[in-house]
Amino acid sequence: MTRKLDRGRLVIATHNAGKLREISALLAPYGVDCVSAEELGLPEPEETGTTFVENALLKARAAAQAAGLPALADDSGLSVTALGGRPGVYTADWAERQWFEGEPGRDWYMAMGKVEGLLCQQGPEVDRSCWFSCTLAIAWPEGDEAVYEGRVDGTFSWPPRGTMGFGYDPVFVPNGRSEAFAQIAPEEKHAISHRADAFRKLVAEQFSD
Ligand SMILES: O=c1nc[nH]c2c1ncn2[C@H]1C[C@H](O)[C@@H](COP(=O)(O)OP(=O)(O)OP(=O)(O)O)O1
Ligand SMILES: [Mg+2]
Repeated sequence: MTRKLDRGRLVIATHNAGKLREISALLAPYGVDCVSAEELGLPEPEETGTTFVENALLKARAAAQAAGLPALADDSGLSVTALGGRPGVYTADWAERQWFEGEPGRDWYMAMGKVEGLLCQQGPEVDRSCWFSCTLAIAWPEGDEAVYEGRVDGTFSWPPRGTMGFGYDPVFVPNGRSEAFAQIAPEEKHAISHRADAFRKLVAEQFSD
């Protein structure tokens, strides 16, 4: 049987501020005492896996071992049908690390432009369907593990729109909506996103009595 979280401390094993904000909001109703990998000064492990599950587990395990606490990690990405599912697990890598005013960061506009450029090469009638995937992994220091997967389907839209969210949110229009994720308020994104889908499964298993 899958081990369950108690309401004690949980490390949120991400170095992405946008994800941390979303995960904290999604966990807020469950009385979990969250502490981020950043706050604990945990190193960012190299994501050597070739699947979302492998990378989510690798990040959760590294944090659980280093902190001696249960840890929750998120590995996610955008897959584009016409690009054979790329960038997928390499979504963050496509936004090569750049330095802005002395701070390391990622250039999301460059990455979104790269996807758009590849789609344009296929002509104006190109299939713009895509999906976001999110895998959440919990690892306990004693070795127990749990994994939950979520997905949301949509369209890769150009030009980028909106200022909310993070990463590729300005180019992702979820099916059934006309706005990009970056134009949709956080509470609404939390009702439909890939992360919310994975969270529903996590909550059903972890926080059911
Ligand atoms: O809701 C989302 N809205 C927009 N973009 C998103 C979303 N969810 C994932 N994404 C993109 C950006 C993220 O950087 C990449 C996943 O890469 P991924 O390695 O899982 O995350 P990361 O390196 O940014 O943070 P960390 O590994 O420390 O959790 O896919
Ligand atoms: Mg990463």
